[in-house]
Amino acid sequence: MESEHQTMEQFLRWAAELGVSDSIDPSRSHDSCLGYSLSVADFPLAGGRGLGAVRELRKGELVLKVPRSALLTTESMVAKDDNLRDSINLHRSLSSTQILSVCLLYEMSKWKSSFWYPYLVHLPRDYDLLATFGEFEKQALQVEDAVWAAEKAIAKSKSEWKEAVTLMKELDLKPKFQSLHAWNWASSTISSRTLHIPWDSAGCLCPVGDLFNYDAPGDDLNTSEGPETAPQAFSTTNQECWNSAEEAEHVAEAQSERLTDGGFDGDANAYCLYARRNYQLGEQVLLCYGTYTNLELLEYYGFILEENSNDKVFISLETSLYALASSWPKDSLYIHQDGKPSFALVSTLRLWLIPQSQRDKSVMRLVYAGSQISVKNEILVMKWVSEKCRSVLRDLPTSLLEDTVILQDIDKLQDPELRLGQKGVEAFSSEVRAFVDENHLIDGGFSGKINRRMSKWRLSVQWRLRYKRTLADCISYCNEKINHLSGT
Ligand SMILES: C[S@@+](CC[C@H](N)C(=O)[O-])C[C@H]1O[C@@H](n2cnc3c(N)ncnc32)[C@H](O)[C@@H]1O
Repeated sequence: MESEHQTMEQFLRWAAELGVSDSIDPSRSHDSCLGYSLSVADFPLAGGRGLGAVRELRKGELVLKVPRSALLTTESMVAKDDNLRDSINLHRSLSSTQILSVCLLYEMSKWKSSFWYPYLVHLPRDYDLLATFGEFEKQALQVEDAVWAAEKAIAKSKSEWKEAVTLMKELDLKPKFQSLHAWNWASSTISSRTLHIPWDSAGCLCPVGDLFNYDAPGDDLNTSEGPETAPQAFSTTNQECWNSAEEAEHVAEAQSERLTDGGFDGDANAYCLYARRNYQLGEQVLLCYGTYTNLELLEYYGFILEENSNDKVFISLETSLYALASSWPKDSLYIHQDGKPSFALVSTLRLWLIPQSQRDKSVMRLVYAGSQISVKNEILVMKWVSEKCRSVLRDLPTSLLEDTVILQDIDKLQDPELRLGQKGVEAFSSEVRAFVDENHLIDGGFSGKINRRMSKWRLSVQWRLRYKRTLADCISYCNEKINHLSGT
């Protein structure tokens, strides 16, 4: 059997033959498409397999070019297969993402005889996106909004699969490629790996280009000197979370200014990816897929970031408060990951906590300018937020501390060196014992399936722990503010 290393070399050679290159010098070796700017490496703490810099890279420098002919799109797959094209033409009511999923499964079913085989062989076998969560992992998210997001993602995948089954049958795919499990794999591949292209909203799979791991957009990008026209690369957008068209437009504008990593270049007829900052030799070169909260990262990509400046914690607010907040969209009322309540949340609360009779013109002016109305009002705001966070934390089934211990227990469970008896199962918390029981871990071994469930469960606990930390940090922030204000 060929090793991962051998097939990776073959893949990079195949990509070079198709014109993929990390160099602008066309005379470079055709043995590999990498080696001049980038190489494939493992980054266990930031995404696993990724691309590292093999020399110093300057911000804005072209680091990878993938010609259109190397991209896996519905168009390029049907162009190589009349049967696929004819069948798809009969099912144009399916969305472009459903069609791309079917094409991908069709190529997978061809396996070694697929033109894309050298690429397909390196696609992950499993994903941790919300749509792939089972009941246990879903409930482990604890927070109502997150559980609901998981339910929605699971239901969406299932209904899209049902709609596409007839086409898969007509294509005579083997039963294992027609299954919901295979569908979840294909749609997770598309959600987490496609890049945006102008001619197909499903995006494209970009050999080698999809090996870049994610970096959240940071402040450094506001002063970007990168190429002017390069748009956001990865195609899943979080636009649906912006509830007004105006705001979505504003966000899109801000993003296109900030995200300069790459895009499809019509003149070059290729996907061009650029360094978003300077990189030292050996550093991982990262790409920004967009601005995502941790819940969105989990939904679309199957991971979370411990430090994510785009993360937001939403807390349920009184209806009368939402009504008052008409000047600010509902989704602007949140707590930043560092614990600071958002500008809109503080402004709305300032107004809400002042008696209606006192809401005159001068007060309104202060509120819209984002200024404090009075020390008394500001203290009330901070007390209200702090108490709200406390009550949310109180109502969740486990505390921050308990979650920290659960994570340690999951690490113990996952440690292949420790046998289950040595792991002290009796001392585990009820949630860990429930997992052990449900998966019959006492009697049986650890199958791949159980390990995959465990990694999803771990992500749920990590997500809710990060959520609780934000609430706890918000309480500290409010208390500090109250102390400061009380001293003035
Ligand atoms: C486009 S792929 C990147 C390459 C991928 N690591 C691979 O081995 O094929 C995106 C996936 O990589 C992983 N990933 C990317 N950035 C990450 C990060 N900063 N932390 C953890 N996982 C990350 C997630 O599984 C995500 O769905």
